[in-house]
Amino acid sequence: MEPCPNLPVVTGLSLCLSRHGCRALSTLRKAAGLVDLLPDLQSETMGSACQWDGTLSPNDFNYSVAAFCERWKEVNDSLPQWLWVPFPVAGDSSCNAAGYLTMENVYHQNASEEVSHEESILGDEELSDDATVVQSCSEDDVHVYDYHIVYSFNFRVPVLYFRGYRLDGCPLKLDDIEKDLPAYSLKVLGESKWTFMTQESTMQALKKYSPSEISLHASKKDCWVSIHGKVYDVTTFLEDHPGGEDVILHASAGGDATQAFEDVGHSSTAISMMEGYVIGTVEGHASVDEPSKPVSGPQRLQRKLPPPSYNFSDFLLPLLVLGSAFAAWYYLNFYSVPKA
Ligand code: HEM
Repeated sequence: MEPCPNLPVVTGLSLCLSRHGCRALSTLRKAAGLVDLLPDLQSETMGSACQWDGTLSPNDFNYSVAAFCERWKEVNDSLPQWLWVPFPVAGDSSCNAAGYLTMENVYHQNASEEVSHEESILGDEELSDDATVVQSCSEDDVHVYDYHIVYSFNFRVPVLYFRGYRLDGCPLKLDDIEKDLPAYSLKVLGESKWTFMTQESTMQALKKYSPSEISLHASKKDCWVSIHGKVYDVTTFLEDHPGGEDVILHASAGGDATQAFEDVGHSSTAISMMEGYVIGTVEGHASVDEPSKPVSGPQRLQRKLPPPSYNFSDFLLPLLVLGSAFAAWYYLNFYSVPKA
């Protein structure tokens, strides 16, 4: 099927994303500078006489992709560009029929104007290294997005996958992502939960695991922990865990790891990182609550200190000072002879 001639292909792509949902985030629109443009194009398309059911054939997709990239360049060539990555096709290197679009490292700075390039963060200054980025604005304020548009053969629509994370690699929470969305997308988000499915919003759909099942995964090669009613598969994280793998293995073998996790007083970075390892919830757990407020700096260290234990040496110095003071007072009052 040839694409409908009246249909701006770029809009087709966008409509498919928002109508059929799957995993879509229209931050894309903002990043593309299409925020104002798309609603107009959509109504134009909706009003068209063309009977279009909103799906695309694989050929339409390829055709649309090329037009979409062209349009993107026209709208704002200072933004990062989409790249077409062909899937390797066995025996036919010339065939580019299948592939996906990718655009990575789209920067978004919180509480101020959006930036979409490393250079944008620094204005016209030259970017020297990552440290410069951190110095220029608070590390936590910079969100990075990677986007991939893939054709879904099941639903016959393009699907936008995205990944949002901080400069240190920690995944963003849905709340953080929502703050980055333009008003138009927020409205869509409020109207249809299926338009935007994220790892976090699909939590309810996650599998429930019984405590006995969780306890079967307590080895170095397969390690799950349950914390605050959520189940985390931390097998791949064990080696990288700053507190060492043994503590997690121990906590995993001991059943619910909530108390052990809380006792350490993990930072907000650690808590954000956890989201990347969620695989389900604990069956029968009353509610999935959030980890306690992260602690930082001296407070965190304080929690780690062992409970105070006192011995004689702890009192030696005060006793010596007290004894010397008493000796001086006694000498002055009873032994010292007044000068003539
Ligand atoms: C998904 C689960 C976990 C993640 C993502 C995680 C992550 C981290 C991170 C990033 C740190 C570095 C300090 C910080 O930023 O807070 C840390 C330290 C630590 N974690 Fe975990 N952790 C997890 C589970 C656990 C569990 C179950 C225990 C059990 C006792 C534990 C014990 C520790 C200890 C002892 C430290 C060292 C604290 C220090 O020396 O500063 N962690 N963890």
